[in-house]
Amino acid sequence: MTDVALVFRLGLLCRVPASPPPVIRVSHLRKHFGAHAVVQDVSFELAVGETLVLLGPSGCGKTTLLKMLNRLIEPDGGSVEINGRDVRQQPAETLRRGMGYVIQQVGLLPHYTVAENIGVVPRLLGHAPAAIAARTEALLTRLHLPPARYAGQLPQQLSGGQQQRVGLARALAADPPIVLMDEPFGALDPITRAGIRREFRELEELRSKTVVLVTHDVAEAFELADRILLLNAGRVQQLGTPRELLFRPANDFVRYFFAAERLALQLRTLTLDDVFDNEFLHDANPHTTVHEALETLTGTAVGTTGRFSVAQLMAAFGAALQREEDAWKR
Ligand SMILES: Nc1ncnc2c1ncn2[C@@H]1O[C@H](COP(=O)(O)OP(=O)(O)OP(=O)(O)O)[C@@H](O)[C@H]1O
Repeated sequence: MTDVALVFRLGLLCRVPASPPPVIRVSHLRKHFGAHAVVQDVSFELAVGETLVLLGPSGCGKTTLLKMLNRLIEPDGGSVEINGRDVRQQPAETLRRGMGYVIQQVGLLPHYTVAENIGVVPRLLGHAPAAIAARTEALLTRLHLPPARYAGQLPQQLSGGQQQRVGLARALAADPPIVLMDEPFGALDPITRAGIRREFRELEELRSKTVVLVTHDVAEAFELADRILLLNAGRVQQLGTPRELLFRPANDFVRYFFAAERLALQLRTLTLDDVFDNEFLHDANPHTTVHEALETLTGTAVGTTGRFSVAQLMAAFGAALQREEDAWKR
């Protein structure tokens, strides 16, 4: 073997496996409407299967940023790459068919049945009718809309929550690897909203997908996000996990943004694993949040907790908060 071949072979053997390239890479994205800088120098990368929530006050540029991912709005500067390819390299329609898109207004076609609405994109993509029917049935079943009852109904025959589920089924119908969602639960009452959010979290289908979701609801962001991108006036204030934003705020804006709901968010963010030593946990799931454990202990939810009382849980929670604060000051 020549020296060159040997070096090449050794190189192959020793190569450290590269981390997978990001599914979405946004670099220095900018958008102005007239003199108004709506999105300013925004960059982030998303790995496969991640859920990123775009959060921030009304008018901070969330929807504009989301729409630049699927070219509903063209940026003034910067770039968006999907799987390493600049989105400008393909026709906008082709790009959009490859991404699910869910909006608050749902946007179902009023004269199409539920099944016809769900089949719109797969039909455009030329999927076989039998495959579309099977997929529609499976999605309706998974979203708790029995197909025998709902497939043939028109959107106006459904409640708001049911329409929102059909909107989600439509976005997922062609099995896109990326799903964009703009205030998908925004039009619903709080109880329906919480229920659909839970279903959303538990939907196996979405676990493998890369999701970008816009909301101005802090609790929703904390419930659904792997990471949150918090914007103000078009600029990124912080990009991180819910826990990082809560316990390691990058600036005063981040701190104040969560101030009103801090305790509720802390209860929903810290888990039993964070607050207790193992001997307390027994058969309890260590990933249960303090909030969920409290609900179980006070009888408002069914579940298993370890051998601890409300008082012990709250004392341990207080101590865990203190530890977080001390760690931050260091
Ligand atoms: N087509 C447009 N022409 C001019 N200004 C626009 C246009 N679209 C959005 N804007 C402005 O850009 C700013 C950001 O709007 P955007 O909808 O992105 O904000 P948002 O954070 O999604 O707000 P909200 O939470 O209220 O939906 C707003 O001031 C809005 O008025």
